[in-house]
Amino acid sequence: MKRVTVILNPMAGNAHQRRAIAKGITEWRSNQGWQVRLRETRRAGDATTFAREEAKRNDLIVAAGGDGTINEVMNGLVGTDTALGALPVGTGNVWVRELHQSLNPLHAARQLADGHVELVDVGQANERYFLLMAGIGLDAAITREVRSADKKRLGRLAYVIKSLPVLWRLRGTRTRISLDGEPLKGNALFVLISNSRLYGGVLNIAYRAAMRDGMLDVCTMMGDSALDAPKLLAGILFRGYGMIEGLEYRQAREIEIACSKPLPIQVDGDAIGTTPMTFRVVPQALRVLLPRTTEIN
Ligand SMILES: Nc1ncnc2c1ncn2[C@@H]1O[C@H](COP(=O)(O)OP(=O)(O)OP(=O)(O)O)[C@@H](O)[C@H]1O
Repeated sequence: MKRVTVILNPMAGNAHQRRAIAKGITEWRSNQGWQVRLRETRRAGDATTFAREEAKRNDLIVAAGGDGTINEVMNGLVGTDTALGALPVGTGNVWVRELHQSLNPLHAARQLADGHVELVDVGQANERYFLLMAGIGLDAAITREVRSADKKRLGRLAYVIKSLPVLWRLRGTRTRISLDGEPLKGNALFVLISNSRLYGGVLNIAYRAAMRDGMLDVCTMMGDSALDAPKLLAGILFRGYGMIEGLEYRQAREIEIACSKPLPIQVDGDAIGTTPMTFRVVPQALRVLLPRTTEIN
């Protein structure tokens, strides 16, 4: 690496984390000889614009923020030769956890200095790329309710609190899914389309997902209401896909989803719209900088 731009979301994280990032940048300059530029976002969407501009003259773009900022940065890097790195300054930090990278921004910066670059698949939801996953139904409805001020105040607990009224109102929605042309129908509560394994930083729902297999993993949870949730959750925990009624695990390159009423959709933790939508894998589309000891499957 020679030329690096760090794109920082100043709204994510705290002063302590920002100081750690500043120290990490100083170390990159003095120890690695990297030319490092720092750009701060002013609003949602800036990180994609900045990443697209900076990709032309940089070897590495580092997203300093949460998974939403990482998603915006990778949307500007897909298909370029410029690699994506991440420094955790968010709430969930699922990508950083998936990579077994440190949650301390300074330690994470040191891991990147010593890292290696790999090509990975990304997912695409209509025009928007995603690195981790897309959620349709339950989790997107919860995501829509959680504001960034809630996340700052309560951390991941904000999702738990906001999930209660959403679960109360949850009803299965008649849904038609096409998996590379193969149909799957039912009353969907939640559909997860995943590129990576770790969900929400805690649970391996898509436990067979691999970021270099040219496939997306699709976990469907069908039912009538939240009363079906304990059964489905037990099925996920004990890998009862295909054995528990309503719980299926598939893999596909292209997935089309249409519902009897529009269901909300999130990618990498940000709400992006509603069904119908088409999802596809874009194989080996993004270069990522990983800690030296991290091997991705
Ligand atoms: N300067 C900014 N002002 C307001 N919103 C911003 C700004 N920069 C980025 N954003 C938006 O904030 C969203 C959330 O930020 P980010 O993901 O960095 O933090 P987080 O939500 O705390 O972390 P996580 O996604 O890991 O839970 C991003 O998707 C982005 O669209």
